[in-house]
Amino acid sequence: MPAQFGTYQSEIYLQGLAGVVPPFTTDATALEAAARELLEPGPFGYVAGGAGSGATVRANREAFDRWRIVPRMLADATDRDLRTTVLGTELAAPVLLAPIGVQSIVHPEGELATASAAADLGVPMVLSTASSYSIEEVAEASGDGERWYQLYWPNDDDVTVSILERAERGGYTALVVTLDTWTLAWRPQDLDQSYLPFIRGVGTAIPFSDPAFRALLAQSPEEDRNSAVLRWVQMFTGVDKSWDRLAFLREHWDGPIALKGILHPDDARLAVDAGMDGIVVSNHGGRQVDGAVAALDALPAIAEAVGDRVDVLFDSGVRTGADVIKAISLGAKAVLLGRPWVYGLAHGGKEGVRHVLRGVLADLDLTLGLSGNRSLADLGRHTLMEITK
Ligand SMILES: Cc1cc2nc3c(=O)[nH]c(=O)nc-3n(C[C@H](O)[C@H](O)[C@H](O)COP(=O)(O)O)c2cc1C
Ligand SMILES: O=C(O)C(=O)c1ccccc1
Repeated sequence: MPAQFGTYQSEIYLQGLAGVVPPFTTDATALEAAARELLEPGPFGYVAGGAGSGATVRANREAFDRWRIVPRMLADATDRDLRTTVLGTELAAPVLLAPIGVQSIVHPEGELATASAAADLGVPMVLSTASSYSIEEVAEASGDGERWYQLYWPNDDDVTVSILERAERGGYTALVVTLDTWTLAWRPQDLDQSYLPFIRGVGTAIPFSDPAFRALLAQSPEEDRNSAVLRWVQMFTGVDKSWDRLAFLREHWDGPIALKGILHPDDARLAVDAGMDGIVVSNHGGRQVDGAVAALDALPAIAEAVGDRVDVLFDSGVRTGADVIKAISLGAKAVLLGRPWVYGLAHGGKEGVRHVLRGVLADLDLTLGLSGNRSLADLGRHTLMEITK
């Protein structure tokens, strides 16, 4: 029996009978607006903001709005199966949590709360290299939950190997290598507040726990916080990397590897040539190249270019069940959700993350059925109409 994600809707209505409304809004836009009220301007701007003029943040949403689902009737979609397998991981639904760094800037429990919520719901989390808690602490909070690891590729091979070994030992099964953030973009909302999470509120935002990293420091991060922060930023800045260096990661990581931040079909082909197992079509939620193509607009040509030679994942702008359906219809096997559950975390820690995830999954399940589809295999270009005017 496939998971019944739609039960969250019934639960909410049943509580409504008793006069109780949901603890947080079920609308992604309203949740962001509420987070603006709740959070300090620094952390809120950091999470919500994008690069430059915000053109790509907007383009991500506009791209979703240009595609419309064309529902089919009397299609016997009462029982639905949302399962898929991505990078060797069996998913009950095609949804994962995108890697999000420094989660303690919105809630003290940060990644621990997120990991616990994700594990409860059987949704994999992708832990960021910039996590506020260590690889080991998050593994413990995740329990037997499925977890992947996102690598910001260090400029030091010993540190890279140390991180990869810790992630493997910690039960993280797939590696996501983010390529689009080898330096932070021009982000006016952060610049205007001089807000950088690993500078403001340091001590919690990044633990600097890696032994190989600590070995590079003249003084420990506890003794000299500023030098540790600077060294850490240097460690992840600059491109001394090239496509052939991916062989190094392959050598030191046993599981599947996906490259995150792919927007050009030729880069997708290079990922295939480099022997990668997956790609994440993403513009980092519009946070890196202002004016970059919307991730959804880049998706069809990339999916076409690689076929089934690698698993194609997608993120940037996914807010609703319908958005998930659109991304799958245009060639993604699964999507990563970013900001919405971060706002959930801000509002209610683990419960807030659970609420957002259950909402998206219920919405996805209901929208799939109401548009006359029983499984992800039913979806394709034929599911959608493009509005070109
Ligand atoms: C606050 C914040 C922190 C992020 N940190 C990381 C990170 O550490 N590593 C990474 O690969 N992507 C990071 N991202 C990008 C997300 O993984 C994802 O690509 C993006 O949020 C998707 O867009 P969406 O927020 O519109 O869903 C971050 C995004 C946000 C909003
Ligand atoms: O802010 C981001 O988008 C991001 O990827 C990041 C990078 C370093 C530390 C924290 C988050």
